[in-house]
Amino acid sequence: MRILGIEGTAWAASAAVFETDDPDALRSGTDRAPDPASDHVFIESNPYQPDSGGIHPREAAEHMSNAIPEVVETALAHAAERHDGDGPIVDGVAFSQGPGLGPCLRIVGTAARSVAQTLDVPLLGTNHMVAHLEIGRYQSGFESPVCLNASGANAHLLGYHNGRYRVLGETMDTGVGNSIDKFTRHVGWTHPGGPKVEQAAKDGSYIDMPYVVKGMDFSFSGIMSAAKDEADDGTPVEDICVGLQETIFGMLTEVAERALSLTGTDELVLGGGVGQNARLREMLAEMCEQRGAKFHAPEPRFLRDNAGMIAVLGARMLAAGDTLPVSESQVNPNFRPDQVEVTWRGARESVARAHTDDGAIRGAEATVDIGPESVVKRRVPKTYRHAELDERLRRERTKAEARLTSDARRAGVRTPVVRDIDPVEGVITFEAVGDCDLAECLDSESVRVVGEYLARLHRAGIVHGDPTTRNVRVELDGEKRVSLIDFGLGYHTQHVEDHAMDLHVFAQSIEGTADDAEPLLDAFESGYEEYGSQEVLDRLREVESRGRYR
Ligand SMILES: C[C@@H](O)[C@H](NC(=O)OP(=O)(O)OC[C@H]1O[C@@H](n2cnc3c(N)ncnc32)[C@H](O)[C@@H]1O)C(=O)O
Ligand SMILES: Nc1ncnc2c1ncn2[C@@H]1O[C@H](COP(=O)(O)OP(=O)(O)OP(=O)(O)O)[C@@H](O)[C@H]1O
Ligand SMILES: [Fe+2]
Repeated sequence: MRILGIEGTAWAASAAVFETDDPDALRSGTDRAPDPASDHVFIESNPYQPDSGGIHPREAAEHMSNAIPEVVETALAHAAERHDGDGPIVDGVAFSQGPGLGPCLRIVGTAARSVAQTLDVPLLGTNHMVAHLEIGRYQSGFESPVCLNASGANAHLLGYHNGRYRVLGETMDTGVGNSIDKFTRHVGWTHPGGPKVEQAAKDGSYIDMPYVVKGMDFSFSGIMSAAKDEADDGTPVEDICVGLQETIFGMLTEVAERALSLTGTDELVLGGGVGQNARLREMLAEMCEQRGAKFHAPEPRFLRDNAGMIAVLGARMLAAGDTLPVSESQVNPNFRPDQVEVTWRGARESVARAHTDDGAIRGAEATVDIGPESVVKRRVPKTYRHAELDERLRRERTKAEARLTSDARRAGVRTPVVRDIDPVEGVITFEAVGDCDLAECLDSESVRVVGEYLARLHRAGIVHGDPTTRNVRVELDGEKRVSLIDFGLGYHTQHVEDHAMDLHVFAQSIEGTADDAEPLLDAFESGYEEYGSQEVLDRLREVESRGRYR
């Protein structure tokens, strides 16, 4: 099978040819795995480089209209050379249907339709973010990894479950690359800023910056204003670059570890242009090594936007018979990865694995020793993080956890009694509660109680900060009493947005791991409704509907 791929969502006009002798190995349900060593990928790209400022959609579209025909012609010439004379020179034409800039996407869509019609071969409409993920899965041979997509316009964690790639966590504002690029524009550097920050950071020293993680979601707006303020105040730009990299990549590595911990998988792949950054790769590799997980980062030409990944995903789709009628081939600038019906993977495959615990548990943040009466939670140093940042986070979170666990009980929420705390070492001793994590014994009644508990917390002005199905303990006998644990990311606030985020984090953890999420989400919201405010539930709807592609 030979596929032509076309990419042009924003800056890279790119065309590629992917060729494999064993197309069936690209879809699940056969006994074979793809063999990248014997497959063939050819990529021809022409990047758009703005003279000043960031990417201008109109200029980018002009670039695409000139460059796309050229790169497609080069790729087709390459396909023709490899062709042995029978049938069309490619078996299908794959293109990025979205997300991306509308004017650019339309040019790519038109080019793809025209080549497919001329050659009389099927059209394959790919989601660009799923392509960023699938290229790492294809190369690594991992079965069902968590994927961290760190690109310009996006930043999210994806995991396959119930037939779709679920968003386990994502940026609450801008994409990671775009955030960095905004800072570099502020200090007068040309686009793209990411590689310049990486270079400058080699000569700087660490400075503290705002660190914002909520469950597996995260935000860059605070850190970006802080970085600009530092620059305006005359802090050496090299130092700001170190602070930015350590903080932003520390956040991404932490949420990736949380996703591994929540799902129970031991496979992580990286995707997206920011993935070319050596410091980010180093942190992710170190985190994975320390928790015994496997890590794969594709080489740079497959990380930044490229048509190779589009062609590989197109081949998977063609192998599964997932072709696109021309009448349905309009582009979609807001195409989210969780909207894709994944036809090339089995319905029963999942990122979620059964946890095997034997007394000592390794959470995302801490190691936990479970005794019959008490539980000792140690926030061990994370060596992937800068030592100063690591110490600050461990100290702050240990204190917050001990305080909020007690505050929550006063608000009418069942939590373990705190027996002892050592903020310097980051150790808390708790009463042992529950027989299993909610993740292992999900039922509507327990989930309803979680809704009620979050409502009680919010009324008391407390946000849990990380309410996932692993941070709820359930007693199996008798009344099935439910307790909330792990308040380390919690804080006091009356802001509706923060309360809604709490609900969003919990809902995401259900969607990412439950077999039948709908009834559970209904029970959760009805539990919240009883004691909570309608305004927060309305805001939750708004949070869920927000596009992230700004
Ligand atoms: C929708 C699509 O158009 C978009 N594509 C995109 O953002 O291009 P991508 O190639 O994945 O990423 C580009 C970003 O990657 C950053 N970047 C490139 N090299 C970098 C480096 N060494 N360190 C940090 N950032 C880097 C650039 O600054 C830029 O913001 C996306 O995937 O979100
Ligand atoms: N008081 C407790 N009683 C019983 N089990 C507990 C208690 N505290 C923690 N555990 C167990 O240890 C696991 C990890 O604890 P915790 O969530 O506090 O650590 P963590 O490192 O912050 O984890 P993560 O960040 O992945 O949620 C819990 O999922 C639970 O199974
Ligand atoms: Fe991209």
